[in-house]
Amino acid sequence: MEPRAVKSNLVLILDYGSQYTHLITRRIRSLSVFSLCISGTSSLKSITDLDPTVIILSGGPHSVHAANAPCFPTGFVEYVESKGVYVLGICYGLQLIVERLGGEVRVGEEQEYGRMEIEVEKSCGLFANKEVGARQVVWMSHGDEAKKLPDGFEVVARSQQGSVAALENRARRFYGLQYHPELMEAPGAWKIAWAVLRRKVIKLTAGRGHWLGSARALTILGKGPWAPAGLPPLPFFSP
Ligand SMILES: NC(=O)CC[C@H](N)C(=O)O
Repeated sequence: MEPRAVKSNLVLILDYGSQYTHLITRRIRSLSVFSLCISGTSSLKSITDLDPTVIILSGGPHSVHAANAPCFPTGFVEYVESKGVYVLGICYGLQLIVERLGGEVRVGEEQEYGRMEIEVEKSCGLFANKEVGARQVVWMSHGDEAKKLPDGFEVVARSQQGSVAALENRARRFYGLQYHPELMEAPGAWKIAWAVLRRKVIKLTAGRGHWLGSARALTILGKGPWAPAGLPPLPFFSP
């Protein structure tokens, strides 16, 4: 047990309603990294109090243009940038990043549901270990898509239909995947998608970040609204 390794490596998942959100939490824990899922509309204080290293914005059924589209709180972007927190948006999460940082999301001409091939356009950042032109089958589930990226962002992969499949702004530590890496049906999708967590973000060496039973994990799980009084904390997922 290395409580210090856990302390600086919380992956916080902001939930926007995807049926796969808790699977993201579980996948991260299976990497021996402490992850916690809270509502995507949580206050800034609830987020900053947890002091995450990485924040994952989940997928969700809404369109970012809908009247009540859920979003991260005011001050979120300033907070993550001032603290150097890495942000990874998945599907709706990617669309939130694009829309709220000055890009444009629109209803896609070709909606993408199910298996889809993507092609790497930039061999860096998310896909640092992949050749340009490398292809990968992934799982998509979206109707909207990123049409114009915010300044400083670049497309790093596209789907076979030409839509943005992955984007990043390495300087600002924002990353986005239009597909669902937490669904492992597509061979290899998981591995390449989490490269950012494994190699660049968490930087845990094998076994040293194991969070099970750590003081920080137990304190957080025991005190939050996710652990109702009288009930044991969230079940621990074993790898
Ligand atoms: N899976 C998702 O997160 C979907 C995002 C959005 N609702 C869309 O259809 O594009």
